[in-house]
Amino acid sequence: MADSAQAQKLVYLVTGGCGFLGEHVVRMLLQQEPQLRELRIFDLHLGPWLEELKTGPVQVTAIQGDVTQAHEVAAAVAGAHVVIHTAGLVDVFGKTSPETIHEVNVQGTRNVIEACVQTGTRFLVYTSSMEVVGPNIKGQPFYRGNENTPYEAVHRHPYPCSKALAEQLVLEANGRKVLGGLPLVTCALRPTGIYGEGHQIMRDFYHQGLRLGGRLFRAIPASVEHGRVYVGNVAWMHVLVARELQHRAALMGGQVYFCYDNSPYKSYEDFNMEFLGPCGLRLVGTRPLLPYWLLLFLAALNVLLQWLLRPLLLYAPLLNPYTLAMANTTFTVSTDKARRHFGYEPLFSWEESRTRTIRWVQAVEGSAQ
Ligand SMILES: NC(=O)c1ccc[n+]([C@@H]2O[C@H](COP(=O)([O-])OP(=O)(O)OC[C@H]3O[C@@H](n4cnc5c(N)ncnc54)[C@H](O)[C@@H]3O)[C@@H](O)[C@H]2O)c1
Ligand SMILES: C[C@@H](CO)CCC[C@@H](C)[C@H]1CC[C@H]2[C@@H]3[C@H](O)C=C4C[C@@H](O)CC[C@]4(C)[C@H]3CC[C@]12C
Repeated sequence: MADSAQAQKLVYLVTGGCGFLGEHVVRMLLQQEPQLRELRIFDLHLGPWLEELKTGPVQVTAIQGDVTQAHEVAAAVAGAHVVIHTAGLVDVFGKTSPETIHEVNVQGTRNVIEACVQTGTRFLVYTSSMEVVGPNIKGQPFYRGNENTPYEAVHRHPYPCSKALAEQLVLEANGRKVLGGLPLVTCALRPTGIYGEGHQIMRDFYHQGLRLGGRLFRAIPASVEHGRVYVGNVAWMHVLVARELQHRAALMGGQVYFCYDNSPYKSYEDFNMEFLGPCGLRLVGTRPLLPYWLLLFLAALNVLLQWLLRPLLLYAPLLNPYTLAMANTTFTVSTDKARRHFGYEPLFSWEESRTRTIRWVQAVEGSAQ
């Protein structure tokens, strides 16, 4: 807990603070971090909602910038006590080139680390991903594993490759001397598939269901478990880890933590139905309606179409061989490392996470009419 001498003294920087997760981290910091004096929000695209935050007791500074530009990052980091680096390019649909994904996710992270070292910022939290571990290209299941569960992490897709490289950079930077001579303390959080208010893919599935007359068609066996975590709990874990890193550097520095809560283990589609069902959609079929080989064929066809159409338009459907492999491979975590190391307990129960997400989907529905 904050000692009174330190109350409202700290400057935090959140990169990617206007993204899906970033916005929740920003709002959670303002609600739950009593030591906060200034909150800097660094993003390529600043959201209009930032304006409403500027009237509170904490100084909110919005910085439009690009993590690939080292000088912009250094200027934003200078004077910050803690950096939460959540900016990244999340693309598993082929919207962006592999080079750009690498540039933003890897070089961007390198710039953040170097900025901390050069300007004397000591605490760095990195938003990594479960994909740093898997599912791997062999489609091997990871069943309720923890941070020490052996798993062959082999990637080919640019997104997981970039997250794995960036995470490694962050962990290797732990202990480096920053300006002033003190050591940098870093750690990485690995969320599974995040859901909740603002989740674009959930919105896409919802609209797809509406277009199909209120139905979605089962493509993945119900037995394939896919790890999911509520965005509010991911944000809460970021706030807590950033706070506790300052007190438990020896224990937490250089560590990775899966981001988890009490969301149930279900298939990707069955899990989505927890929210889309109450909003009027129905999942047709108790088993996949198409055989796997046909789905794989359609996924490959989408890749070909994407390539053929590229000169004319961006064709980036949800289904491609990589997303199919992800959805079709069991990958769930079961761990208490974050609880043991820094006292993490989910802030939102499953019931509350579910209710909040349903309300948000209903609001999306309302705004679409
Ligand atoms: N969404 C998930 O299920 C999930 C799961 C695990 C990990 N993650 C990680 O969480 C982080 C946030 O993901 P998200 O789902 O909120 O994605 P998002 O796309 O909603 O947010 C990313 C933010 O980063 C910003 N950004 C992108 N490129 C930038 C650049 N060059 N300079 C500055 N800002 C830039 C974007 O403008 C955006 O606001 C990412 O690092 C992602 O890898 C996401
Ligand atoms: C075959 C389709 C039939 O309905 C289903 C396709 C679903 C896919 C679009 C999603 C299945 C798994 C998702 C990913 C997963 O939840 C974890 C992720 C990690 C994170 O770092 C970024 C997002 C994502 C890659 C997420 C993206 C969407 C899926 C591939």
